[in-house]
Amino acid sequence: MKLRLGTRGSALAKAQSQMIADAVTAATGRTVELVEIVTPGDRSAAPVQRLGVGVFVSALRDALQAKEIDFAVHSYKDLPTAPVDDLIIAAVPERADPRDVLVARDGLTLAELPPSSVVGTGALRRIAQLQALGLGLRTTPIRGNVDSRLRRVASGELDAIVLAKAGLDRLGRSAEATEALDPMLMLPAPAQGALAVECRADDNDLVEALSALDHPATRAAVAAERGLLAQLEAGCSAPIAGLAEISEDEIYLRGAVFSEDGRHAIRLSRTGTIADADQIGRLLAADLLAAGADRLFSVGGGVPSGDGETDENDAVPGSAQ
Ligand SMILES: NCc1[nH]cc(CCC(=O)O)c1CC(=O)O
Repeated sequence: MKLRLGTRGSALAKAQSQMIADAVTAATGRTVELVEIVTPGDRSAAPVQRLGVGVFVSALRDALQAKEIDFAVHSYKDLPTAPVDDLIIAAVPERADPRDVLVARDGLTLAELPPSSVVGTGALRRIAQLQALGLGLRTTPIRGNVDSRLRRVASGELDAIVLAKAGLDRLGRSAEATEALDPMLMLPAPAQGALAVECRADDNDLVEALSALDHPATRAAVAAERGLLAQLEAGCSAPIAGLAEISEDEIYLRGAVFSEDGRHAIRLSRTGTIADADQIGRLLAADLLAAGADRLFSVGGGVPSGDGETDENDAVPGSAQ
C-alpha cells in the first residue's frame, strides 16, 4: 500500500518532503504519495506572528491523528519542545549544514557591508548577533517565502538578508549565499538544518521502516540542543541559540542567550557523551540561567514560539516557499 506523506504547500516544505519520500522509497521499496495539507495559517491573512508557528505543525499532527496521512516531515527547529501523545519522531535524518548564511547585494560579506546597511531578518536571535558585531548594521523585519526574500535583495530594497543555509540549499539556491556565517559569529537556532519524520507511535511497521532513515549522531545533537531550549524556555524569555557537534560518542554543545539589542550575551559550552544528550542540554541551560540568562530579556511579553522568522510560516495565501 502507498504511504501518504502529509506536507505543507510551500516550496520548501514540498522539497524536503519529496527528499524524504525518495529516501523512504529507496530504503523500503514502498511508494510514497505527497498529500498537501492546507493549514489555517495558509488560509488566514492574519500576520503569522499572531497565529504562531504552531498552527502549521498542529494541522499536520491533526491529519496524522485522524489517519488522513501516515507520516509527516517537519523542520525540526519549528517543532515545539513539548512531546505529543500518540505520535513519535521515527527518524531524524542526517542533518544538513546548520549554519545561517548572508545573502547580500554585490556579493558582499558581513564585514564588507557599510555602516547603516539594512539587513532583513525578524529573528531576535539573528538581530541580537548582528548587533553584537558592532558594525552599525540596521535590521528590519521581513516576511514572505524564501524566493520573495531573495528578490528584495536583488531589487535593491534591502542590502542583505540572513537565513538558514539548509533552506536555501534544499531549494537549490545555495549559489545566492554570499557568506556562510561562522557559528562563532552567528550561533544557529537549536535543531536548525535538521528534519523530524513523525508518525503514529502505534504504527509499528512504519515506525520500523522509517527508522532506516535515522541518523543517530544527528538525533543526539538535536536532543542536546532541544534539551537546552526546553530548559531555557522554562526559565527565561531571551532569544536562544544552540549548536551541538558530535565526534564519535562525544558531544560538544555551545549555547547562548542574548538581550534583544545584542548588547548583552551569555555564551557557555559543555561536553559529554551522546547517551546523555538531553541532560547535557539541560545542564548547559542551568549554567546559562545561573550566569544571568533570566535577566537578559525583559521587554514585555517575551518571545513568540519558533525562531521568529516567518518564511517557513508565511500566511500569504498560495505563497510558494
Ligand atoms: N522558521 C523558519 C525556518 N524554519 C525552517 C527553515 C529552513 C531551515 C531548517 O530546516 O532549519 C526556516 C528558514 C530560515 O530560518 O531561514
